[in-house]
Amino acid sequence: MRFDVITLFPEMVHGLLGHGVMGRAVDRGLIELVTWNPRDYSEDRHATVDDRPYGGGPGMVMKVEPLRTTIRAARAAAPAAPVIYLSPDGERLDGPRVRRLAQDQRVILLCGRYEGIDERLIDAEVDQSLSIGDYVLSGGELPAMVVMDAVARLIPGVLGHAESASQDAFADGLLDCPHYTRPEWIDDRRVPAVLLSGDHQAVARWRLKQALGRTLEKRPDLLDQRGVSDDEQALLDEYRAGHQG
Ligand SMILES: CN(C)c1ccccc1CNc1ccc(C(N)=O)cn1
Repeated sequence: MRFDVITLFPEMVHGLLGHGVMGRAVDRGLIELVTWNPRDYSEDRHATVDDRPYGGGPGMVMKVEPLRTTIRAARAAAPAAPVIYLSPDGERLDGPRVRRLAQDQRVILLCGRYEGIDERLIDAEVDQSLSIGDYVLSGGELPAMVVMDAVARLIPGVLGHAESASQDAFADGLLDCPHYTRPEWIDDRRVPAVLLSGDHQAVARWRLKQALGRTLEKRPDLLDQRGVSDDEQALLDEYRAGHQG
């Protein structure tokens, strides 16, 4: 998977892929990041990328050029890649959209700054807009990094088997089960006995029960969307019986 990111702050985006799971995935060639800085494609001496808004008002708007030249350069390197604009008015990023993006070989992520980009460029060059939530950020770089991290984790091999467990619950449309590690006691709180039993089947059953129960409690909407099997309903009943009051 290759990410081509168009941004005025390349170093910000490279920061994501220099550490941990993502850093190792880049080292292993499982994911690739190429950044394109519109300032490098500006014709004028001052490398102008923004200008005052028609109609007046505060702030600046990103100009069509040099952005369009930058997009075309990135497209030339990745002809089939969709150009995705990170924007507060984009479609909401969710699990299914992340899974769909992970099917692409390449994506071009366009990061806006200032008050945004001239609308004519969006009309002419953007394939889809994505939002990571209903809030405004100073630029599209953080949303782009959120997209890259979420997508990269679904690329085969990126998560060793040790980390892939964290995908199971969410991929299954449920919230995650609780996690514990040493020591066995913290003050008067101990680790649930089943997790010390060595009974892998019982542990798996307990984890699914917890994931189902916690999803019911915290995100019933997810459970409605997903539906539950008869076995899972039985686990839910058990969970509720154990969590009275
Ligand atoms: C500079 N701004 C206000 C702006 C205006 C228009 C487009 C992009 C930007 C960049 N900022 C973003 C981008 C995405 C999100 C999100 N919710 O995904 C939040 N903020």
